[in-house]
This record gives sequence, structure tokens and C-alpha cells, in this order.
Amino acid sequence: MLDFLQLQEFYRKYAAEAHLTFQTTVYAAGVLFALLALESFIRFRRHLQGIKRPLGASWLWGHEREVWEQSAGVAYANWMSLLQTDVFKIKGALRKPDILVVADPLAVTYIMQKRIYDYPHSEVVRPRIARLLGKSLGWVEGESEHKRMRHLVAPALSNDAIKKGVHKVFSAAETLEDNLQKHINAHGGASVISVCDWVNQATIDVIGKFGFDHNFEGGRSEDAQKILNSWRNMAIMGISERGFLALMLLRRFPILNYLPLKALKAQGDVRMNIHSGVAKEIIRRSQGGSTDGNDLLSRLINAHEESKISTEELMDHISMFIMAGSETTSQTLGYALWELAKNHVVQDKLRAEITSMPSDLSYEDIQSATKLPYLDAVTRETLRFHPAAPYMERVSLKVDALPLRQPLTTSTGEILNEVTVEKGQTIIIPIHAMSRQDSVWGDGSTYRPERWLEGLPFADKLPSGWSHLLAFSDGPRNCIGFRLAIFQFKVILAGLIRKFEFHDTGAAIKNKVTSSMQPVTIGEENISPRLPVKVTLV
Ligand code: HEM
Repeated sequence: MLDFLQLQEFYRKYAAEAHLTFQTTVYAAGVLFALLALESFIRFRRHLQGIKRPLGASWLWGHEREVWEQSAGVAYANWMSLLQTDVFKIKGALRKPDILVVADPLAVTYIMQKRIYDYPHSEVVRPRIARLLGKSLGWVEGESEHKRMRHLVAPALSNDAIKKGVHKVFSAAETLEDNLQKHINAHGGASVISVCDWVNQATIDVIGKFGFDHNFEGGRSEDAQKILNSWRNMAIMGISERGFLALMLLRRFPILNYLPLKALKAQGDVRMNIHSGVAKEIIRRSQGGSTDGNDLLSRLINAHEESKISTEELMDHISMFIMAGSETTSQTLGYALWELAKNHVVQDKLRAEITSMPSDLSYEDIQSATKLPYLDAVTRETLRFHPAAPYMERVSLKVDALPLRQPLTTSTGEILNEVTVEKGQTIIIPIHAMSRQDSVWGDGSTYRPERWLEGLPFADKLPSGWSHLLAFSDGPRNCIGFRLAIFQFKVILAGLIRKFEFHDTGAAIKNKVTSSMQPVTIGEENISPRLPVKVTLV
């Protein structure tokens, strides 16, 4: 009953914008719902037979409400340990067929490295990427089209390209340090800040300068603030009850992607703000200028001038790189500072290592695990403990058999060495839960950078992504910006730790998931996502 009332309330507020009466909509939805439930029953009734499923699914929301209500990754982690398996199924919301959860490292490596083009983003994820970031590299599907786009931009994010742009990263980091220092001085030497809201000024500045020769003025220009605010609004909408309802309805009825719902509009605002402001400005400035370089902007402008990409595509590439390049890195940095504020021993050890080195380090020094081993360990541990994408959702295009590292015991006692997936099967890869698994990492639910200095004797139990993590995904569709991400993470973190001390405020957080992780402070759920940390000068 409560579920129905929630739906009715949701309709009144949002679907009414589509000018349909409630009765007509309920009738149409009822018929559609019955047809879909029947279709799922016929098509999927024999799928995933014998694969274990946790108890306690709600009739309406399946297991998906529990996933959404818990902190990121927690529900999957609990089920993995309860069912004693890395592969299980959960009930989808609104009578959607069961979703397969795959945490077996061999199966994940097989999907990501060998068969990624047979497992595109799901029908709820892909339109969201298009709305939020644009129809660019993270959105495109199909091997040849994806490879074409990837080849277009890959040289601009290579080691050589980053080496050429190191000064842009250092300059963004220094601007952040100066602004923070002024802020602390103006607040009597100590201030509680929302760290993500500070570091995102630096990361948007980096991608502006590095990718597009655009000055976001330390992330404080009007256009930077507009973009960051629209992202924040989208995140607030995404983690709200309405965001959950919209997500479940969209997953079940993808056609709703084309209705003027407020939750969808908030996602489109980020991209539109970039298109109408900074993207136009970048394109205007680059016209007639020299574009013979190998940087991101030159490569995109040249492709546009050679009619290889349309103006709309060019704008979408700009919006994709500005957001994909800045938001994920700022979140990772924010969580690193959050962890360091709670772990003073780790923070002091990191500061000791950084201050023992000259401040004008080269690209190689910073990227090297031998020159700054503890900085490297903190980087890896943060990406393990707080992956910006807590899970991946994909759909199989074909019948397939996923090989398993760990044979699977079905509910009838049968032992399987592979799992058959049917065409249309939705698959969740629970990155966050996998990277904290105590059964693999021993103390996986503890933030402990030292583990990376001890080596990973159990690497064969892990997937094959960067550093045996899936934080940057894996295979042909892994994160194309991972080198830049790691470099700017280290530069910004090292600069901040050299000058500032970060202290715990006692706040507790819950990580909600929208397009990425959103830290909600417990007791302050109505305030926008933030990581409150007290900062003083060293
Ligand atoms: C710590 C920072 C970052 C993290 C954790 C991260 C994580 C990821 C992940 C998990 C994916 C795969 C998404 C999926 O398949 O659904 C991805 C893809 C992507 N990332 Fe990143 N990313 C980061 C930084 C960056 C940066 C700095 C850039 C650009 C400058 C970037 C650009 C992209 C693009 C364009 C894709 C799509 C690649 C493709 O589909 O071929 N990311 N990232």
C-alpha cells in the first residue's frame, strides 16, 4: 500500500508534467506491467536456475530498494558473505527479471577484457550517460564505433601528453592551495570545509587547462561554478526518494526516458550548461587558431574540421571530458582527505615522506612507486576503498557462458564451473563490495595503505584491472583518463598535505549512489552531499 501511495505521489509531482490523467496512466501502466511481467516469466523463467538468491525481497522493489537504502556496496557485500558465493541473483524492482550479480574475478575479467562489446551499458545507464555527459566516448557502443572514438582521443591522454602538460596540473594545484590558505587565514587559522567542494575546483581547473586550454580560474569562474552547481543539483535529485523511484521506473519502462520528468531534466542541465557556455567559448576561440598539436582540443577540432565529427559531437566530447575528468578525481581526492583526517598516523607518515622530497618533482618522480612509495600506497588504497563508480551495470547481447575461478554450488548442490547467461540478462559487477571483500583482502573493510607496500600475495584471487582493482574498470573500455587521474590525484594531495593538516569532525557518512558516489552526512541528510573535514595550517 505504501509503495502504491509513493507511486501516486511521484506521479502527481512529476508525470503530470506529461499532461496525462492519473487514471489513464494507471490503466496503461497496469496493462503494460502485466504484459512485461508475463513476458519476463516466459522468457526468463528458466534463466539462472539454481543460482542462489538472498531472502527478503520486496514484492514491488525486489532487492533493489535495499541496495539503494544501504551505503554503497554494503548490500552486495552482505549477500556475498551470507550466501558464501561470488555469483548470485537478486530480484529486480517492478517485477523485472532477476539481475545477476557477478563478483567472480575470472568472470569479470572475461566480460571486461574479452567480451566487452557483447556487454553494453544497460538500458537505464546509457540514456543517463547521454543526458548527463553527452553521446561521447563513455556512451558509444559497438566495437568499430567505440574504437574509432577512442583512437581519436587516446594520444591526448598518453604518458607523453601528460608530461607535456604537467605545469598545468601543478598550476591548478597551487591555485587551490593559495585559495585554501586565504580561507583558513580569514577564519582564524581553522575551518571546517566540505572537502569535495574544494578539490573539485582544482580538478575542473586541471581538465580545463590540460584538455581545452580553458581557464576556469581555479574552479571559481562563473562557468565553472555553474557546471559544479548543476552537477550538485543532479546529485541531490539522484539520491532522493524521487531519484530512486525515477531510476526504478526508467529501468522497467525505458520509454519513460523520453518524458519531461524533473529528475531527468536535472541530469540534462549539466551537459546543457557546458554546451551553452564553456564548449561554445572553447570552439569559438579555437577557430582559425593553430590546431596541429596532439592535445585533446586540437585532436577534436581537427576531426571536426575534417568533418569526422559533427558540431554536436564535438560539444558532447567537451562535456564528457570536463565532467568525467573532474568529478571522479575530485571525489577520490575528497575521500582520501576524509580518510587521512580520520587516520593521523597515515597522514603524518605521508607528510613525512612528501616533505622529505623537493617540491619540484618531475612527472616520473610522482608516478614512481619507488620514489614516493607511501603516496603511491595511499593512492591505491583510496581507489580500492572508495571507487568512484561503486558498481557497473551491463546487459548481455548474446547467450554466453561466464567462466568461474571459484566453482559455484547451486541451491540444488550442483557444482558449476561456468554460468550460462541469456540474451538480455542484466549483470551487476559490484566493484565496491569486491574491493573490500574480507575473504580476499583479510582486512578489506579497513583503510590501510601499508597493504600495498607488503605486496599482494593473493593477486590470483583478484580481477585484472589497474593495480588488481576495478576502480578504472578493465579492458578495451577501461578509463582512458587513468594516467591523468592518478597524476593529478598525487600532485594535488601532496601539495595539500605539505601545507595543511586535516582533522576528523566526528561526522559519519553514508555513501549514496547516483551516477557516482555521494557522501551524505548522517543527521544532515537534507543538506547536499559533502565530506566535512576541519583544516588547519601545518
Ligand atoms: C580517479 C579518477 C577516475 C576514476 C575513478 C574513473 C573511473 C572510470 C571508470 C570506472 C570507467 C568505466 C565506466 C564504465 O564502463 O561504465 C571510466 C571510463 C571513462 N573515464 Fe574515467 N575515471 C577517472 C578519471 C578520469 C579522467 C581524468 C578522465 C579524462 C580526462 C576520464 C575519462 C573517462 C572516459 C572518457 C571514460 C569512457 C572510456 C570508454 O568507454 O572507452 N576519467 N572511468
